[in-house]
Amino acid sequence: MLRFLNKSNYITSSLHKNVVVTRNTLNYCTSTVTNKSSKSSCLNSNKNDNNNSSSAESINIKLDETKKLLEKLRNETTTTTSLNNNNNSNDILTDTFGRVHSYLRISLTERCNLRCQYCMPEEGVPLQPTSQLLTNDEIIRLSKLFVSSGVSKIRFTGGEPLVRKDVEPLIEEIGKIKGLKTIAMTTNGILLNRKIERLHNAGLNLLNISLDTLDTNKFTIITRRLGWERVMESIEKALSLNFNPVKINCVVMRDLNDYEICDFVEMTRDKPIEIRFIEYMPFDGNRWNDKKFVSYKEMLQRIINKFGSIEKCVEDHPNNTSKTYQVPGFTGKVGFITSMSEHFCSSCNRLRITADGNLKVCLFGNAEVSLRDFMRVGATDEDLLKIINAAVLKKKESHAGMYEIAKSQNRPMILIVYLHLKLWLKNILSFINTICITTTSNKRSTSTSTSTSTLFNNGNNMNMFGYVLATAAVARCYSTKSNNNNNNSNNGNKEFTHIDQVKRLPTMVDVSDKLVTKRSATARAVIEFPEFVLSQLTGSSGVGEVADGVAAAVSSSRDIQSKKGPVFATSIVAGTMAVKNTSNLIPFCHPLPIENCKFNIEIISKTSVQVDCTVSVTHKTGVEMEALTGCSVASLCIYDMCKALSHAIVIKEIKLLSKTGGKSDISLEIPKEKTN
Ligand SMILES: Nc1nc2c(ncn2[C@@H]2O[C@H](COP(=O)(O)OP(=O)(O)OP(=O)(O)O)[C@@H](O)[C@H]2O)c(=O)[nH]1
Ligand SMILES: C[S@@+](CC[C@H](N)C(=O)[O-])C[C@H]1O[C@@H](n2cnc3c(N)ncnc32)[C@H](O)[C@@H]1O
Ligand code: SF4
Ligand code: SF4
Repeated sequence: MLRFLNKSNYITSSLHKNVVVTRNTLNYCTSTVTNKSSKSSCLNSNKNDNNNSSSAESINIKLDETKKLLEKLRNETTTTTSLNNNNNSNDILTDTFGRVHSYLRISLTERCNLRCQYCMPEEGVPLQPTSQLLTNDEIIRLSKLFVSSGVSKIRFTGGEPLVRKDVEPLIEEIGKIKGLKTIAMTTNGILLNRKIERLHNAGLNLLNISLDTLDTNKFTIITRRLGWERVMESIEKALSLNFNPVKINCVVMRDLNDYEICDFVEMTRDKPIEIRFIEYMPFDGNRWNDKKFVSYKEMLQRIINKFGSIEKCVEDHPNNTSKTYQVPGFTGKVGFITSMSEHFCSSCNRLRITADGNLKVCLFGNAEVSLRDFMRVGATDEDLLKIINAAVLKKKESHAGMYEIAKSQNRPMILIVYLHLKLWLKNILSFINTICITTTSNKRSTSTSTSTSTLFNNGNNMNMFGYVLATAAVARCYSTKSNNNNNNSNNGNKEFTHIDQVKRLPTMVDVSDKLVTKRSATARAVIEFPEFVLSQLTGSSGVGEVADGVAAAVSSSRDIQSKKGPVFATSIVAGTMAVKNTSNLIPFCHPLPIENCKFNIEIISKTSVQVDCTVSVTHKTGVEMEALTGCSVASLCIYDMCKALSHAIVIKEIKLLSKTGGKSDISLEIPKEKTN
């Protein structure tokens, strides 16, 4: 789902050569979307207007206005377009520059199951209610209409077209349209493997699969989701079904995947794959900047450097977005989509329909007309053709000035630690209860491991938090000495200090007779990262810089930044909140007036971060649970801040390092020196 910057001033103004444009009804219907509050009923609907009660009302008003426009349109005897003089139905899709539009792209949905950095913000985009999207019947009707006007190729795209539930029956109907030669789809490949056979049988005969990296971990960074293996399986499946070529779209971004260009080209050695390198384009929110941009000329040079030579294919169709090449002797091809450095507007043959039914005559233009609204107020095919023709006649000659497009905005997410803690607390209390009761049988290891594996299998953050704190809660059940039991819990004693020995029910340890002393405890967690994640977070970009970047971070102990903000600083806030909340989280912890709480978070190697938490209090009971809880939550927060880059981040260990001020002091481990 491309959300390119809508800047009206970057489209070159062009004189319409054959048509005198006056402001009549048709012209009004297809006018440029410059003001969302415009009264025009056929203009693009406000995408954010999707879930309030007034939206139904505003949709009705829009439809009423569309109805009036339609009546007005029908009453007008002459229009400014040449449609009435056209005997040839193909002319309906011919613009004022003589470009014949035979290629229609239809977006099937605004939804997507990936969040590619260059395309979508991490949180997704505001979605319209399904009722505002085109139904299958409407898509089929429009497809037939466009095919009868000269369209011979329809490409389905999105969002991710395959997340649309009724995509297979739709393609089956589209496959029956006479005169439609090519049914194409652009997909991210995640769901393709299981749908491809039915789609193929329905007549889908051209497939473009997007894949920006051959590295599974990098895939997670770029798309912010898992799934690289599934895409690869889909590519194999498409090849086995003899899609020829299978086109692979790869958006090239400097320092992210540009060093993989030659690996992609290598895939074309024996397979009928056409790898198409796309110049990275700006859109609102994708952090485009010209430093990330790699021109097709540079890509070409890199390929020549590696493979010796590459030849231009002669059969390039003028309407192609792609300039096609081939390494001599290789089966597949290499294409370059040069939207940025060399636009291909002079031979443009494409129109597009958005998922909510707006006709867009140019990818970069902001003029849209809602065919959906006209259909929904009873427009006939003839009415629709008039409207489509008027829109086509308003198409500009080209887009231009891409380099002038403003840099994107980057709005980091606001982190509300307190809210998180409240949610976590609600979720965890019942689980902790279960764990503590389960462990009252003397089979501690069996029962806890069963429960924790269930949690991990669930695999969400909430449960991970549950796991960490539940583990801490189990530690609590075994750690503090019972009032009526002088055995040290480290010596294999099987009596549980938090279980009433007579009634066998959970109970708090009575500390009323204990002496107030100054106590402190230090706990530690170690978090293991995939190497590329830390290198990315420390700002070292190229592979060769990994060690340097991390070394710099180690030596300066500086914070690291993720998309959500400063990772360590945020985690310290989270950990401190957790320390203060320990007695609310761990059932038998006494509330304590914490006097000090310090965190030390450091990158200790290319792949690991160490979190130390020291807590002090002057009271009757110790603060080891507070220190452990602080470490746990700070670690979880680090995971949360970085998980967009990888889900392979592991909170490796959480343990007590030292404890002072009680009956006996414990020092389990002397903190290690930093290592590289
Ligand atoms: N300038 C411009 N670029 C486009 C347009 N349509 C697609 N592209 C670019 O082409 C890339 C690949 O698009 P695809 O969905 O694979 O479609 P395609 O290139 O038309 O595919 P083929 O039909 O195989 O030529 C997109 O990511 C855009 O960068 C368009 O109308 N205008
Ligand atoms: C928007 S996607 C929709 C179809 C499908 N979800 C997919 O990813 O293939 C269509 C194509 O646009 C490309 N694209 C998205 N954002 C882009 C950008 N900023 N610059 C260049 N191409 C982009 C994607 O790589 C993909 O090949
Ligand atoms: S797969 Fe990626 S490029 Fe395609 S719509 Fe989703 S986020 Fe955009
Ligand atoms: S930018 Fe507009 S005119 Fe140029 S090729 Fe794309 S759709 Fe056609």
